[in-house]
Amino acid sequence: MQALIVYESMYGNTREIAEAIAEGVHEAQPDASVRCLPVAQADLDLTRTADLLVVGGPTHMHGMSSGLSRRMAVKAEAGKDGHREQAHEAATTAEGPGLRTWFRSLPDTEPGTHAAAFDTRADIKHSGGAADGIARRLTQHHYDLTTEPEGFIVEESDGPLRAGELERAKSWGAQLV
Ligand SMILES: Cc1cc2nc3c(=O)[nH]c(=O)nc-3n(C[C@H](O)[C@H](O)[C@H](O)COP(=O)(O)O)c2cc1C
Repeated sequence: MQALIVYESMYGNTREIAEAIAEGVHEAQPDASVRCLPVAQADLDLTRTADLLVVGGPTHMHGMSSGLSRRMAVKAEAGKDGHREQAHEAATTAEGPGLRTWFRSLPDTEPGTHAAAFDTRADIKHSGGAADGIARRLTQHHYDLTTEPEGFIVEESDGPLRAGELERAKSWGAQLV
């Protein structure tokens, strides 16, 4: 079994969730090959061999990130005291493709390939979520969603993740296989 987890992350929170999901998949299925990659490194050829594709990103403006929201995310972090790492990750992510671009070149899959979508989002009224848009795109490429899209909560826009979310992500990953 080959599992591929692809994520987009400006400040590192979605990356941490993706890594926890990968850990959960690995623990549930120790003989599986599990790869967890940022979208810029998620070569589309790797998707062809995956039996399970899990895709996640940050919620921006109620949905998936866009070129504009990614630039806003970089700007919001630049120059904040003590946030050098987040600012660096945001700038690096913004240089590469976002999930919207990546999905445009994703090949359709063979019927029966499993997939799941997740996002990170704030605990605010009308937060929206990127996971629904991700799930829709997976379905358009003929992936079979094994579970409902899931959101994981950040306390502030640039994190940290809410206590317990990494453990929840690990369990969510484990039930995908
Ligand atoms: C430009 C921008 C727009 C955002 N819009 C929303 C939003 O509509 N709803 C929400 O819940 N969170 C919103 N957020 C907060 C993000 O969801 C949060 O930054 C993200 O989950 C952090 O993940 P990351 O560290 O992987 O980038 C926004 C953040 C940015 C930078």
